[in-house]
Amino acid sequence: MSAPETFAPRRDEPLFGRLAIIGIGLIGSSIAHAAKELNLARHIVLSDADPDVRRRARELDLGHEVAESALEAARDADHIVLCVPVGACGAVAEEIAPVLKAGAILSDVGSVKHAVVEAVSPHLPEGVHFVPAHPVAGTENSGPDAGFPSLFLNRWCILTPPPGTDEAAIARTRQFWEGMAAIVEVMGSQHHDLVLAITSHLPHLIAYNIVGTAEDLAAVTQSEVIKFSAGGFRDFTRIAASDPTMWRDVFLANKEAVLEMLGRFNEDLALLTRAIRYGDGETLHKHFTRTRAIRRGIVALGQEKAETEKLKKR
Ligand SMILES: NC(=O)c1ccc[n+]([C@@H]2O[C@H](COP(=O)([O-])OP(=O)(O)OC[C@H]3O[C@@H](n4cnc5c(N)ncnc54)[C@H](O)[C@@H]3O)[C@@H](O)[C@H]2O)c1
Ligand SMILES: O=C(O)C(=O)C[C@]1(C(=O)O)C=C[C@@H](O)C=C1
Repeated sequence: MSAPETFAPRRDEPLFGRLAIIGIGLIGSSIAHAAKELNLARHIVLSDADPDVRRRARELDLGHEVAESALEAARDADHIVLCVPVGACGAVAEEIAPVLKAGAILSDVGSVKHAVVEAVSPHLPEGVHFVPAHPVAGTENSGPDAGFPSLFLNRWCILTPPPGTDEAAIARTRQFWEGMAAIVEVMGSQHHDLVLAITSHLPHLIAYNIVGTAEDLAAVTQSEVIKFSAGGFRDFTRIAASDPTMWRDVFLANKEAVLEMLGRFNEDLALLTRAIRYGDGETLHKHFTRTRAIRRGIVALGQEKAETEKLKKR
Protein backbone atom coordinates (compact mmCIF):
# COMPACT_ATOMS: atom_id res chain seq x y z
CA MET A 1 0.00 0.00 0.00
CA SER A 2 1.44 3.40 -0.90
CA ALA A 3 2.02 6.03 1.82
CA PRO A 4 -0.74 8.64 2.16
CA GLU A 5 -0.08 11.95 0.36
CA THR A 6 1.17 14.73 2.57
CA PHE A 7 2.19 18.36 2.06
CA ALA A 8 5.92 17.50 2.23
CA PRO A 9 8.00 14.32 1.94
CA ARG A 10 8.36 12.24 5.12
CA ARG A 11 12.02 11.55 6.00
CA ASP A 12 13.25 7.95 6.11
CA GLU A 13 15.71 8.85 8.88
CA PRO A 14 14.96 11.59 11.45
CA LEU A 15 17.09 14.76 11.26
CA PHE A 16 17.42 15.08 15.05
CA GLY A 17 17.36 12.63 17.93
CA ARG A 18 15.54 14.66 20.59
CA LEU A 19 13.62 17.81 19.63
CA ALA A 20 12.44 20.07 22.46
CA ILE A 21 9.69 22.63 21.80
CA ILE A 22 9.25 25.19 24.58
CA GLY A 23 5.92 27.05 24.34
CA ILE A 24 2.94 25.14 22.93
CA GLY A 25 0.97 27.83 21.14
CA LEU A 26 0.18 28.29 17.46
CA ILE A 27 3.80 28.00 16.34
CA GLY A 28 5.00 25.38 18.85
CA SER A 29 2.04 23.08 18.15
CA SER A 30 2.39 23.54 14.37
CA ILE A 31 6.07 22.51 14.58
CA ALA A 32 5.08 19.52 16.74
CA HIS A 33 2.47 18.39 14.18
CA ALA A 34 4.80 18.84 11.20
CA ALA A 35 7.90 17.32 12.86
CA LYS A 36 5.96 14.21 13.93
CA GLU A 37 4.18 13.76 10.62
CA LEU A 38 7.37 14.24 8.58
CA ASN A 39 9.72 12.29 10.89
CA LEU A 40 12.04 15.23 11.59
CA ALA A 41 12.97 13.96 15.06
CA ARG A 42 13.04 10.57 16.77
CA HIS A 43 11.58 11.94 20.01
CA ILE A 44 9.60 15.18 20.30
CA VAL A 45 9.15 16.62 23.76
CA LEU A 46 7.13 19.74 24.49
CA SER A 47 6.70 21.99 27.50
CA ASP A 48 4.79 25.12 28.46
CA ALA A 49 4.68 27.31 31.55
CA ASP A 50 0.88 27.02 31.67
CA PRO A 51 -0.39 23.72 33.19
CA ASP A 52 -3.69 23.94 31.26
CA VAL A 53 -1.73 24.15 28.01
CA ARG A 54 0.39 21.12 28.98
CA ARG A 55 -2.81 19.18 29.77
CA ARG A 56 -4.35 20.13 26.43
CA ALA A 57 -1.15 19.20 24.55
CA ARG A 58 -1.36 15.71 26.09
CA GLU A 59 -5.02 15.40 25.08
CA LEU A 60 -4.10 16.43 21.54
CA ASP A 61 -1.25 13.90 21.53
CA LEU A 62 1.22 16.56 20.39
CA GLY A 63 4.74 15.21 19.95
CA HIS A 64 5.75 12.10 21.93
CA GLU A 65 5.93 13.56 25.45
CA VAL A 66 4.90 16.67 27.38
CA ALA A 67 7.41 17.53 30.11
CA GLU A 68 6.50 19.39 33.30
CA SER A 69 9.22 22.02 32.80
CA ALA A 70 11.36 23.61 30.11
CA LEU A 71 14.42 22.30 31.96
CA GLU A 72 13.17 18.72 31.76
CA ALA A 73 12.27 19.08 28.07
CA ALA A 74 15.64 20.60 27.10
CA ARG A 75 17.75 18.03 28.94
CA ASP A 76 19.80 16.06 26.38
CA ALA A 77 17.95 17.67 23.44
CA ASP A 78 19.74 18.01 20.10
CA HIS A 79 17.51 20.82 18.86
CA ILE A 80 15.63 23.18 21.18
CA VAL A 81 13.12 25.65 19.72
CA LEU A 82 11.83 28.48 21.89
CA CYS A 83 8.23 29.16 20.81
CA VAL A 84 7.39 31.65 23.55
CA PRO A 85 6.65 35.38 23.27
CA VAL A 86 9.75 37.40 22.32
CA GLY A 87 9.98 38.96 25.80
CA ALA A 88 10.24 35.52 27.46
CA CYS A 89 13.10 34.10 25.33
CA GLY A 90 15.95 35.41 27.53
CA ALA A 91 14.43 34.01 30.74
CA VAL A 92 13.75 30.59 29.17
CA ALA A 93 17.31 30.43 27.78
CA GLU A 94 18.65 31.22 31.26
CA GLU A 95 16.38 28.55 32.78
CA ILE A 96 17.47 25.75 30.43
CA ALA A 97 21.16 26.72 30.05
CA PRO A 98 22.40 24.32 32.80
CA VAL A 99 21.08 21.25 30.90
CA LEU A 100 22.00 22.18 27.32
CA LYS A 101 24.54 19.72 25.95
CA ALA A 102 27.55 20.64 23.83
CA GLY A 103 26.74 20.44 20.12
CA ALA A 104 23.03 21.15 20.65
CA ILE A 105 21.33 23.74 18.44
CA LEU A 106 19.23 26.31 20.27
CA SER A 107 16.74 28.21 18.12
CA ASP A 108 13.61 30.32 18.46
CA VAL A 109 10.74 31.52 16.28
CA GLY A 110 10.38 35.11 17.52
CA SER A 111 8.93 37.78 15.26
CA VAL A 112 11.74 40.16 16.32
CA LYS A 113 15.32 38.95 16.03
CA HIS A 114 17.89 41.42 17.36
CA ALA A 115 16.36 41.72 20.84
CA VAL A 116 16.16 37.91 21.06
CA VAL A 117 19.82 37.55 20.04
CA GLU A 118 20.79 40.08 22.74
CA ALA A 119 18.62 38.41 25.40
CA VAL A 120 19.62 34.80 24.68
CA SER A 121 23.35 35.08 23.82
CA PRO A 122 24.61 35.83 27.37
CA HIS A 123 23.13 32.53 28.60
CA LEU A 124 24.60 30.27 25.89
CA PRO A 125 26.85 27.58 27.37
CA GLU A 126 30.14 26.79 25.61
CA GLY A 127 29.64 24.53 22.59
CA VAL A 128 25.91 25.23 22.12
CA HIS A 129 25.03 26.74 18.73
CA PHE A 130 22.42 29.49 18.56
CA VAL A 131 20.57 29.80 15.24
CA PRO A 132 17.61 32.20 15.58
CA ALA A 133 14.72 31.67 13.16
CA HIS A 134 11.52 33.44 12.19
CA PRO A 135 8.90 31.57 10.20
CA VAL A 136 6.96 34.28 8.40
CA ALA A 137 3.71 32.36 8.71
CA GLY A 138 0.86 32.60 11.14
CA THR A 139 -2.77 33.23 11.80
CA GLU A 140 -4.70 35.38 14.28
CA ASN A 141 -5.29 32.30 16.47
CA SER A 142 -3.17 31.17 19.37
CA GLY A 143 -2.84 28.26 21.79
CA PRO A 144 -2.24 24.51 21.35
CA ASP A 145 -5.46 23.93 19.37
CA ALA A 146 -4.53 26.52 16.75
CA GLY A 147 -1.59 24.68 15.18
CA PHE A 148 -1.62 22.65 11.97
CA PRO A 149 1.21 20.81 10.16
CA SER A 150 1.19 22.69 6.85
CA LEU A 151 1.42 26.17 8.41
CA PHE A 152 4.94 26.68 7.01
CA LEU A 153 4.28 25.32 3.52
CA ASN A 154 5.83 27.67 0.93
CA ARG A 155 6.33 30.36 3.59
CA TRP A 156 9.60 32.14 4.25
CA CYS A 157 11.64 31.20 7.28
CA ILE A 158 14.36 33.76 8.01
CA LEU A 159 17.47 32.63 9.88
CA THR A 160 19.57 35.32 11.59
CA PRO A 161 22.67 33.54 12.93
CA PRO A 162 25.07 35.92 14.71
CA PRO A 163 28.43 36.32 12.90
CA GLY A 164 30.73 33.34 13.49
CA THR A 165 27.91 30.80 14.04
CA ASP A 166 28.90 27.23 13.17
CA GLU A 167 28.03 26.62 9.50
CA ALA A 168 26.98 23.02 10.10
CA ALA A 169 24.45 24.18 12.74
CA ILE A 170 23.03 26.73 10.29
CA ALA A 171 22.78 24.02 7.62
CA ARG A 172 20.92 21.65 10.00
CA THR A 173 18.49 24.40 11.01
CA ARG A 174 17.89 25.15 7.34
CA GLN A 175 17.20 21.43 6.73
CA PHE A 176 14.74 21.42 9.64
CA TRP A 177 12.67 24.28 8.20
CA GLU A 178 12.96 23.06 4.61
CA GLY A 179 11.79 19.70 5.95
CA MET A 180 8.55 21.46 6.96
CA ALA A 181 8.31 22.90 3.40
CA ALA A 182 9.39 26.43 4.32
CA ILE A 183 11.67 28.49 2.07
CA VAL A 184 14.75 29.56 4.00
CA GLU A 185 16.64 32.86 3.74
CA VAL A 186 19.57 34.04 5.90
CA MET A 187 20.09 37.68 6.91
CA GLY A 188 21.37 39.87 9.75
CA SER A 189 19.07 40.32 12.74
CA GLN A 190 18.90 44.13 12.49
CA HIS A 191 18.11 44.01 8.78
CA HIS A 192 15.38 41.47 9.53
CA ASP A 193 13.82 43.78 12.13
CA LEU A 194 13.74 46.75 9.76
CA VAL A 195 12.13 44.76 6.95
CA LEU A 196 9.56 43.11 9.21
CA ALA A 197 8.73 46.44 10.87
CA ILE A 198 7.13 47.61 7.62
CA THR A 199 5.84 44.29 6.24
CA SER A 200 4.37 42.83 9.44
CA HIS A 201 4.63 44.96 12.57
CA LEU A 202 3.22 48.23 11.18
CA PRO A 203 0.25 46.52 9.46
CA HIS A 204 -0.66 44.96 12.83
CA LEU A 205 -0.38 48.32 14.59
CA ILE A 206 -2.63 49.91 11.97
CA ALA A 207 -5.19 47.11 12.33
CA TYR A 208 -5.18 47.34 16.14
CA ASN A 209 -5.63 51.10 15.83
CA ILE A 210 -8.39 51.22 13.22
CA VAL A 211 -10.50 48.55 14.91
CA GLY A 212 -10.23 50.44 18.21
CA THR A 213 -11.20 53.72 16.54
CA ALA A 214 -14.19 52.12 14.81
CA GLU A 215 -15.33 50.58 18.09
CA ASP A 216 -15.21 54.01 19.73
CA LEU A 217 -17.37 55.34 16.88
CA ALA A 218 -19.73 52.38 17.17
CA ALA A 219 -20.82 53.65 20.56
CA VAL A 220 -21.94 56.87 18.85
CA THR A 221 -23.57 55.27 15.81
CA GLN A 222 -25.37 52.42 17.65
CA SER A 223 -23.11 49.70 16.28
CA GLU A 224 -23.58 50.65 12.61
CA VAL A 225 -19.83 50.50 12.14
CA ILE A 226 -19.73 46.82 12.99
CA LYS A 227 -23.10 46.02 11.36
CA PHE A 228 -22.17 47.41 7.95
CA SER A 229 -18.53 46.39 7.93
CA ALA A 230 -17.68 44.71 4.63
CA GLY A 231 -14.46 43.16 3.33
CA GLY A 232 -11.95 45.90 4.11
CA PHE A 233 -12.80 46.41 7.75
CA ARG A 234 -13.35 42.70 8.35
CA ASP A 235 -9.81 41.99 7.11
CA PHE A 236 -8.50 44.45 9.70
CA THR A 237 -10.53 42.80 12.48
CA ARG A 238 -8.91 39.43 11.68
CA ILE A 239 -5.43 40.87 12.15
CA ALA A 240 -6.55 42.86 15.23
CA ALA A 241 -7.64 39.60 16.89
CA SER A 242 -3.98 38.47 17.09
CA ASP A 243 -2.49 37.56 20.46
CA PRO A 244 -2.09 40.62 22.75
CA THR A 245 0.94 39.28 24.67
CA MET A 246 2.81 38.34 21.52
CA TRP A 247 2.23 41.73 19.91
CA ARG A 248 2.94 43.76 23.05
CA ASP A 249 6.35 42.07 23.12
CA VAL A 250 6.96 42.63 19.38
CA PHE A 251 6.42 46.39 19.65
CA LEU A 252 8.49 46.73 22.82
CA ALA A 253 11.33 44.66 21.32
CA ASN A 254 11.39 46.37 17.90
CA LYS A 255 10.79 49.91 19.11
CA GLU A 256 13.40 51.74 17.01
CA ALA A 257 12.52 50.14 13.65
CA VAL A 258 8.76 50.47 14.22
CA LEU A 259 9.09 54.14 15.18
CA GLU A 260 11.22 54.77 12.05
CA MET A 261 8.61 53.14 9.79
CA LEU A 262 5.74 54.84 11.62
CA GLY A 263 7.41 58.21 10.96
CA ARG A 264 7.56 57.51 7.22
CA PHE A 265 4.01 56.18 7.24
CA ASN A 266 2.70 59.35 8.91
CA GLU A 267 4.48 61.56 6.35
CA ASP A 268 2.90 59.64 3.46
CA LEU A 269 -0.49 59.70 5.14
CA ALA A 270 -0.18 63.49 5.48
CA LEU A 271 0.34 63.73 1.70
CA LEU A 272 -2.81 61.69 1.02
CA THR A 273 -4.77 63.71 3.61
CA ARG A 274 -3.69 66.89 1.84
CA ALA A 275 -4.73 65.51 -1.58
CA ILE A 276 -8.20 64.70 -0.25
CA ARG A 277 -8.55 68.09 1.45
CA TYR A 278 -7.61 70.01 -1.73
CA GLY A 279 -9.48 67.74 -4.16
CA ASP A 280 -6.23 66.62 -5.80
CA GLY A 281 -7.63 63.57 -7.66
CA GLU A 282 -4.53 63.15 -9.78
CA THR A 283 -2.31 62.52 -6.74
CA LEU A 284 -4.81 60.03 -5.32
CA HIS A 285 -5.23 58.21 -8.64
CA LYS A 286 -1.47 58.01 -9.21
CA HIS A 287 -0.90 56.65 -5.72
CA PHE A 288 -3.64 54.02 -5.94
CA THR A 289 -2.40 52.91 -9.40
CA ARG A 290 1.10 52.41 -7.98
CA THR A 291 -0.15 50.38 -5.00
CA ARG A 292 -2.40 48.23 -7.21
CA ALA A 293 0.67 47.34 -9.31
CA ILE A 294 2.53 46.39 -6.12
CA ARG A 295 -0.27 44.04 -5.04
CA ARG A 296 -0.41 42.44 -8.48
CA GLY A 297 3.36 42.02 -8.43
CA ILE A 298 3.18 40.26 -5.05
CA VAL A 299 0.46 37.92 -6.29
CA ALA A 300 2.46 37.10 -9.44
CA LEU A 301 5.58 36.44 -7.32
CA GLY A 302 3.58 34.11 -5.10
CA GLN A 303 2.41 32.12 -8.08
CA GLU A 304 5.96 31.90 -9.39
CA LYS A 305 7.19 30.65 -5.99
CA ALA A 306 4.51 27.95 -5.92
CA GLU A 307 5.40 26.91 -9.49
CA THR A 308 9.12 26.69 -8.63
CA GLU A 309 8.40 24.53 -5.60
CA LYS A 310 6.17 22.24 -7.67
CA LEU A 311 8.96 21.81 -10.23
CA LYS A 312 11.53 21.09 -7.49
CA LYS A 313 9.35 18.24 -6.21
CA ARG A 314 9.12 16.51 -9.58
N1 LIG B 1 1.34 33.97 15.77
C1 LIG B 1 2.02 34.21 14.68
O1 LIG B 1 1.44 34.55 13.65
C2 LIG B 1 3.52 34.07 14.70
C3 LIG B 1 4.20 33.88 13.49
C4 LIG B 1 5.60 33.72 13.51
C5 LIG B 1 6.29 33.79 14.70
N2 LIG B 1 5.60 34.01 15.87
C6 LIG B 1 6.39 34.06 17.12
O2 LIG B 1 6.26 32.80 17.74
C7 LIG B 1 6.29 32.91 19.16
C8 LIG B 1 5.08 32.19 19.72
O3 LIG B 1 3.91 32.73 19.17
P1 LIG B 1 2.53 31.93 19.16
O4 LIG B 1 1.64 32.60 18.19
O5 LIG B 1 2.78 30.48 19.04
O6 LIG B 1 2.01 32.27 20.65
P2 LIG B 1 0.90 31.57 21.54
O7 LIG B 1 0.35 32.63 22.40
O8 LIG B 1 -0.04 30.77 20.72
O9 LIG B 1 1.78 30.56 22.44
C9 LIG B 1 2.81 30.96 23.28
C10 LIG B 1 2.93 29.93 24.41
O10 LIG B 1 4.11 30.22 25.16
C11 LIG B 1 3.83 29.92 26.52
N3 LIG B 1 4.80 30.63 27.36
C12 LIG B 1 4.86 31.95 27.64
N4 LIG B 1 5.91 32.21 28.44
C13 LIG B 1 6.52 31.03 28.69
C14 LIG B 1 7.65 30.65 29.44
N5 LIG B 1 8.38 31.55 30.10
N6 LIG B 1 8.00 29.33 29.47
C15 LIG B 1 7.28 28.40 28.80
N7 LIG B 1 6.17 28.71 28.08
C16 LIG B 1 5.81 30.01 28.00
C17 LIG B 1 2.40 30.36 26.72
O11 LIG B 1 1.80 29.73 27.86
C18 LIG B 1 1.76 29.95 25.40
O12 LIG B 1 1.18 28.67 25.49
C19 LIG B 1 6.35 34.41 19.46
O13 LIG B 1 7.67 34.77 19.76
C20 LIG B 1 5.91 35.07 18.17
O14 LIG B 1 6.52 36.32 18.00
C21 LIG B 1 4.25 34.11 15.91
O1 LIG C 1 -1.37 35.96 8.69
C1 LIG C 1 -1.31 36.42 9.82
O2 LIG C 1 -2.23 36.33 10.60
C2 LIG C 1 -0.07 37.05 10.26
O3 LIG C 1 -0.15 38.11 10.76
C3 LIG C 1 1.22 36.36 10.14
C4 LIG C 1 2.47 37.16 10.40
C5 LIG C 1 2.57 38.31 9.38
O4 LIG C 1 2.56 39.47 9.75
O5 LIG C 1 2.69 37.99 8.20
C6 LIG C 1 2.48 37.70 11.79
C7 LIG C 1 3.57 37.69 12.57
C8 LIG C 1 4.66 36.78 12.35
O6 LIG C 1 5.85 37.12 12.90
C9 LIG C 1 4.71 36.26 11.01
C10 LIG C 1 3.62 36.27 10.22
